[in-house]
Amino acid sequence: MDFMKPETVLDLNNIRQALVRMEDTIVFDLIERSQFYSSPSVYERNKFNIPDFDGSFLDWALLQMEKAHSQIRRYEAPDEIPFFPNQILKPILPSINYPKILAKYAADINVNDDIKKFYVNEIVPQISCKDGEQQENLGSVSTQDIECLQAISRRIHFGKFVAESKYQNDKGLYIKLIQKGDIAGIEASITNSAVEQKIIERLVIKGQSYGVDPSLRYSQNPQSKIQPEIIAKVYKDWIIPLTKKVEIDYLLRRLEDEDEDEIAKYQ
Ligand SMILES: O=C(O)C(=O)C[C@]1(C(=O)O)C=C[C@@H](O)C=C1
Repeated sequence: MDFMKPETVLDLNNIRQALVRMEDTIVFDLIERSQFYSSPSVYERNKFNIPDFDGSFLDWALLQMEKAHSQIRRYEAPDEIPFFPNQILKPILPSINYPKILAKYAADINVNDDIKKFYVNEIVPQISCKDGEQQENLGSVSTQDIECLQAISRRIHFGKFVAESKYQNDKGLYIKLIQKGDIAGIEASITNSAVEQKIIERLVIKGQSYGVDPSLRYSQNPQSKIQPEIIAKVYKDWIIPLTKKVEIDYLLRRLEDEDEDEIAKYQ
């Protein structure tokens, strides 16, 4: 995907291919996290004494990472959304002049708080190898959590490109639905159950394949590192629904960045 070429970014086939590729990153990241204990102290607010900071150890580690990554220009890219948008820093590298692909308010569509909540409350307890603390691994847990959160966030916020592509392909339909504020209608129009079903099936296969040693025959393999059904469930219950929420939130505001003449064409 080349963000300097808007026409490639808004091709729905290319977007779906990018989403399929992101599955690999997410599956591997979850497998990496699954080797550690649940480690609740990483998520407990003010568990550690961090000067001038109110939050969990993970919040603090993520903020430090985002401050560093913002300086290397991470959040200028249209597919990267920070968890702490008000605290990131200016890039040290010179700015990139990306062509306009998304609507001007796109950066305001940010569901990272929801992502962090479901990750900590739902995903971590299900994928950790054991409940409890492992004092020597708290740092490793938090760095792996950051990898997981960033990969999941990028995937979910890719919904903006999906939404823009769908809008461009059927402006007449979307302008009508948006003007009526018809959220159910927008949701129905962006939903493709066959694509969703395929994703879930593929994730079970990826979980089965990536979680084992490929050099051993199936019967010789110890138990898979992570239950493939858990990965599929994470997608079904959280990742896909939140991607749709991003699509809907983005579309509901889409006429803020549309020409009046263009809107008039479809009345
Ligand atoms: O591929 C699409 O059309 C999307 O809108 C993305 C996505 C997804 O999250 O993967 C979300 C909603 C659709 O029902 C199918 C898939």
